[in-house]
Amino acid sequence: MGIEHHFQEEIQSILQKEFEQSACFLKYQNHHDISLCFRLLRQEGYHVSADVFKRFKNNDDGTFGLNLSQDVNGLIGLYEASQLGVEGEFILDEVANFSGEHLNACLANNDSSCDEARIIRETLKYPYHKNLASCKAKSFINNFKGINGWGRSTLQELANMDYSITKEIHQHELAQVSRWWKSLGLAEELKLLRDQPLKWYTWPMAVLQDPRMSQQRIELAKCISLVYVIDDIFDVYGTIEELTLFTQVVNRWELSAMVDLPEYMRSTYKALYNTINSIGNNIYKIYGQNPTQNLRNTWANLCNAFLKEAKWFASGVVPSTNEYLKNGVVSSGVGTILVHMFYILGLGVNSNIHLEDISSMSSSGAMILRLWDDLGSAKDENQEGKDGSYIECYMKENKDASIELAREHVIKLIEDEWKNLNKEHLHLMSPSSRSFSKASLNSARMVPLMYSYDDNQSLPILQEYIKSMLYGDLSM
Ligand SMILES: CC(C)=CCC/C(C)=C/CC/C(C)=C/COP(=O)(O)OP(=O)(O)O
Repeated sequence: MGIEHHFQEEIQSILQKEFEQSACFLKYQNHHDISLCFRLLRQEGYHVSADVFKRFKNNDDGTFGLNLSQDVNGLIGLYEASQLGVEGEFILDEVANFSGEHLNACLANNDSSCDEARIIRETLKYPYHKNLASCKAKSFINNFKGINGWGRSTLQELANMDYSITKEIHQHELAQVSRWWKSLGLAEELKLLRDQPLKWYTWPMAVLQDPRMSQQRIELAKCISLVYVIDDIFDVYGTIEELTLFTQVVNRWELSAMVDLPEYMRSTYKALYNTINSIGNNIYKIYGQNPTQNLRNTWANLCNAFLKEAKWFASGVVPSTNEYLKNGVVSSGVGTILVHMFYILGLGVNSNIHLEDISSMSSSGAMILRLWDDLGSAKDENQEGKDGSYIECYMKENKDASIELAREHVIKLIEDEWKNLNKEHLHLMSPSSRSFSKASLNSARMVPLMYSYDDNQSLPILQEYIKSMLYGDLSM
């Protein structure tokens, strides 16, 4: 419901107690409650064993019971819980297949407009763990019947009030980001650049959900804007010679090096240099350590990866899938942004978590974005025959593969990366790394909103999300 920041201590203390008693989930009697407890504990980073689901299997033939297939609530709980699996937890794969199949069967037998069918469809399409809490709030309230003396209307009133306050905070932040963007003057100077501060700001708005993190959201939005702008310089503007120069200058990180650049690149470089140095200085003021060296390294890596892609594209080279993905993870920009987020959230200073500790989480998040992006561009590519993508590399490497097979393969890769994110989430749950880990999961949850283009090349789900977060209301 988007109000958990008011109840952090209560949530932690309840979950800690549940965790201590969770060995066999003995106090819970039904599938739904056991699954819910499992999901909530794992979501908050408590490593409870998935073996609890083995008890739902028949002893004689090892299948899940038939009576379970009639229990829609239980199936929904199981399906939701199965989303938190990590690699090698075959029991959770079985739970996902079983519950998914039976929920689909219920849909086929149900009147498609009834409440139950709507809830099943929503669960299958948007399970909790892989979606933003802020996207699920409306439907949660709608389906909520009250619990432990909390009526629906009491909670809804609280959620509405909180939502109105948060909406104003977000509007205010967006205004600041837009002012900063305008003050750079890049959109006037480079007419082909994407001019989308609202879209750029939506990333940190979705990822850092605690309303108190205004400054952090604004700084992250600036970094994200710069990834988009530099991506456009590489995709739309530069020749390979110019892009090589730009990459060298970013690697050098000296303002004086700007004179070596073509005129049209100078303002972008200056904006990058000033913005990132200023973020580094702010972090120094707050936490006593200046991470600018590590921040600039990530921009150098990003430009190196953009340049490699530009050279492949310019020379018609289609790299191997491995080579493409290794580079594509960096060129997704996710690693760059997560390093900034790491320091902006105060990690790496007075905490026992280091930059290397987030590399696996960061690379899975990056892979998810890269692959989703390429699922979309594969469609364009088929229409227009341009733009490199993983799909193209895969089809070259696997001569008999159809585009459908390639897309299925990409969807499987994305599922595997989610399992790795889940694993890393369980590793990164010290109190100091909790906000980082949760924000990283949110960034993976945000990706489908950012890349679900319709036939008109618009992003209807993203538009809906922006409308509801910044301009809408929570009421039904
Ligand atoms: C909090 C967090 C981790 C946020 C991630 C923000 C981020 C790095 C977004 C992607 C930026 C990017 C590479 C855009 C490329 O343009 P495009 O997406 O249009 O792709 P294209 O150039 O392949 O068309």
